[in-house]
Amino acid sequence: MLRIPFPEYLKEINSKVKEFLEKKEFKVGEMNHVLINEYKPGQGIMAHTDGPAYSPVVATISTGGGQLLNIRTKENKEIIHSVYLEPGALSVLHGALYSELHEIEENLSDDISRASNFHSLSSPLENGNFLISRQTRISFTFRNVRSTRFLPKALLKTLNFDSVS
Ligand SMILES: O=C(O)CCC(=O)C(=O)O
Ligand SMILES: [Fe+2]
Repeated sequence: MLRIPFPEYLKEINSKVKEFLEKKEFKVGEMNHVLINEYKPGQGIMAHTDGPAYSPVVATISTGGGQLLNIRTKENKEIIHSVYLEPGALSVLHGALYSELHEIEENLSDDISRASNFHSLSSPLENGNFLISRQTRISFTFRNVRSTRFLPKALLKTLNFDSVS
């Protein structure tokens, strides 16, 4: 992977993620890769694992709307855990959560009563029921890529990057 510096706003989010992971004593290198996903209402991501490249930890910040993330077993695809990723939340996949499958269903709303973090959510209930309509969610998933290379300084300058981080 070729390295280009994160823009300032990502550096700021990344340092907060780093601070949290260090406090929780996750054994992970520098989060030097970020994937930004946008989900419109009705969109999701099929059940998958992030594979060995980013093991053992990925950390995701949610912004915009919320979405329910399911963890399914690889063995029989049964849902063993659901967590509502609300705006502002940091979610961390590690251990069994990393190695099993995760998915976001293609729904227009989420039933947050299914969420294991239901009692600690700050999202208000709509009309007193547990279905929360989706709004566009943008997620920032931070990962550690072990093998990276810097671009030559001259090229970074041409591309308008002043420093490498
Ligand atoms: O957007 C999310 O919260 C999950 C994204 C994800 O699982 C992925 O990009 O591999
Ligand atoms: Fe993923």
